[in-house]
Amino acid sequence: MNARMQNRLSLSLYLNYFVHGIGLIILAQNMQALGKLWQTPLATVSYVISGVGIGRLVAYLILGTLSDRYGRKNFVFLGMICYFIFFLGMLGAPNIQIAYLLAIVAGIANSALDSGTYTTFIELGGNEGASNVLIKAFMSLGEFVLPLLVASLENNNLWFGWSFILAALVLIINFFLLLPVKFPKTNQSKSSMIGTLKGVNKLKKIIITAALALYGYTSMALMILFTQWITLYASETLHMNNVASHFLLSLYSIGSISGVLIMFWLLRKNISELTLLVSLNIAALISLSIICFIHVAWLTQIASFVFGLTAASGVMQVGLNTFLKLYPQIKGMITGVFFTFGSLASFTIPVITGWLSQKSVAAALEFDLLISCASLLLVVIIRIALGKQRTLAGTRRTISFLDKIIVRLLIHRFKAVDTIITLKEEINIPVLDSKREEKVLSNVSAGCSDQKIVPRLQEIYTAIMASSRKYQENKRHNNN
Ligand SMILES: O=C(O)C(=O)C[C@]1(C(=O)O)C=C[C@@H](O)C=C1
Repeated sequence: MNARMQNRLSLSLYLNYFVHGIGLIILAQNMQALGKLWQTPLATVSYVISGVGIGRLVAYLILGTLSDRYGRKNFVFLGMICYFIFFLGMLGAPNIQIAYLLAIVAGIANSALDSGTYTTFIELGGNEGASNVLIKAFMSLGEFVLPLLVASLENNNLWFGWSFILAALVLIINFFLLLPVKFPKTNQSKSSMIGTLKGVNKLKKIIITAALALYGYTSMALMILFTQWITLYASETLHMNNVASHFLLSLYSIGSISGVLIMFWLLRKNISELTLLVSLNIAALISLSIICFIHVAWLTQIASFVFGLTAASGVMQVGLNTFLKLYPQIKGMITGVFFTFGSLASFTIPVITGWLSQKSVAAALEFDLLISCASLLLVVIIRIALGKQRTLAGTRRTISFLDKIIVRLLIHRFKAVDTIITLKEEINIPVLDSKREEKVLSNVSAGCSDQKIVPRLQEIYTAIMASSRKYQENKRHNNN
């Protein structure tokens, strides 16, 4: 697949996630208008929203597994068609039952898109990890744009349905853009991936698999719980005013988008994914602790931003990438398993925290600390069980780092040679000093603990000294 086609494919896949970001919150953002349309109270509209969760839960595993057999492209299109039906259908839904069915269709759309897209980015090879993290950025972009659109439609007394129409329109355009584009071969083992997850025995593989599946739950739960309770926590426990309380969520979102971009940049630099996961989970736990235990307004604001920057920076996607590299032959199914656990979180967290909030809102938010600890524990287990993964890119990173140090040391060596040439000129002796060169070579041998590489090091030093002589002779020649 050539680079142009690959870029075109990536762009279309990302565009779908912009629409998906809109789909995630479009019902919640239009609850009042939809309530009027269906002549039902807000609580019933909220009940319709739960249908999306049902759709996801039912569809993920099935669609993921099927996408391994029938190709990713079909499932991306299935996702787009389902979303199209959802957006337009909602505007014409005659009653709450049909609306509920359409919400299930949105859940199916979500599962189909994920099964077809995350897998495709991995199958495109290259910086696959980074691409999957960028999906999160496009979702956040959709979630950022839609509230602005809804508010401006409302302010101008325009029909609320335009935002639904816009999403459907983007899907149609993208459908035709994507139609002629070829997808990479399903479940191929790219050479870059063969070297990725090695040295994992059976028991370790079971432990890592369980930990990664659970991480699908905890990484999702961590974000959902925070976004659900932070505003109430700020007003009830920290006694912030209405605007300041809502602002914490905005800070979290800005943190999230910045976090995704930083993560994308770091992954493209081939930073180890697991080291990143552990560090980000530590930072998320610290910022959450600050919010829970230190009740100072400006610290809470900074901590909310940092929490978005770390917990919502695409760590879930990085977890999935690791999972996919462990099972390169059944990527669709693994995507299904991972997000099924994520969907379970979106179901159970509101129930658990709703119950905890009867005691206090603080108790609900503090439950996120427990989830954060569990998340950290899981990524540490995965990191230890996988061990230090030797990859071509990672090892080259080490070599580049060492080369930087060696070059600096060589600069110092040449500076010392500069002094030597001046001294030699003063007493008028030749550049070449064979005795000294022998001594340097024997020093090299004495200083090297691995006898096998002594001849190689001496070869290098012979070259260094030859070059040092040339340098001195040039200098002498230029001075005269
Ligand atoms: O020690 C010296 O006399 C140098 O000029 C330095 C140096 C070296 O690079 O180590 C270079 C040339 C000589 O033949 C011996 C050693």
